[in-house]
Amino acid sequence: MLREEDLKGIYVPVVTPFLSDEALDLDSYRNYLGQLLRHDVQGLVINGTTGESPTVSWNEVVELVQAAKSVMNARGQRIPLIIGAGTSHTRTTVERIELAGQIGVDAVLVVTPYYSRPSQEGILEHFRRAAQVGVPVIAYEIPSRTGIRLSVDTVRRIMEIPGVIGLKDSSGGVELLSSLSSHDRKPVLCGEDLYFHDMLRLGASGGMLASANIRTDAFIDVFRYADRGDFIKAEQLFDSLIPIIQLLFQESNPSPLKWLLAQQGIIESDTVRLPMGPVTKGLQVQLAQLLRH
Ligand SMILES: O=C(O)C1=N[C@H](C(=O)O)C[C@H](O)C1
Repeated sequence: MLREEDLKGIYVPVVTPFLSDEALDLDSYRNYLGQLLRHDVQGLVINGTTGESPTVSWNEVVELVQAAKSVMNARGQRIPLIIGAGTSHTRTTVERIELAGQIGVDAVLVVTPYYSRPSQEGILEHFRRAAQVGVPVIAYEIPSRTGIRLSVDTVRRIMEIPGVIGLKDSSGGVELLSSLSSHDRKPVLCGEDLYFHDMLRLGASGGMLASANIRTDAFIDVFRYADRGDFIKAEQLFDSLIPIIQLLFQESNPSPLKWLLAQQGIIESDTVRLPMGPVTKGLQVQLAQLLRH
């Protein structure tokens, strides 16, 4: 089980590879994870936004976790596995976390309940129930996708819940982290790739970054420089990653990322499940240029 002090470094949210008929492609998944595990990543996030959680069934999540464990066993390696378990229904979320505990994951990522626009009190109760299950919870704030923004006070109160070990902050800037940093708080992982360096400077303990699927070692080095207090080197290296991040998020994540992984032969197909769609031809040209460099 993950502890607060483990929320450090680079956690990579992984894609869920599909064949062209949208079926789960576990062969590609094993190959892809094998390549990622060559890097010194702190952990993997399965069924996050990048894993297309809205279209992946819970049975498929179980298959993905089992496949990840078998890849790690074959390599004699064990790093933490976090799975996205949040939904907009508290009881379903609790059931998923119970199952997550049974299949032996290390923590769950619980997104702010989306769509129904609950009150801040309702959201707090959602996180209390999620944390009561006993599997460590990382709260995930991403208003651009959930349609609801947590107040700073609600975030503080969520972080105080026993069993909530930290926050993934994809709130769209540094304001939330700045408001929290003067207080004694649990670890915050940056989940907003373009702000990675700024958030490290403000005390983020690492990142959960889709773009760390590409140039993984460079993202790890940005973290390491910052961790040593060398923010100048961290910034120089991070600046070289900005064009990649911008391209990866020019259209909805994870379509550009899957296209790049497929072009490199790491996964067989760039298929995303509808209503997500493939990247436009214009972006393909730019991504291809990036690959050439
Ligand atoms: O899958 C994730 O977790 C992430 N999702 C965010 C998004 O797609 O909006 C971005 C972040 O890099 C990680």
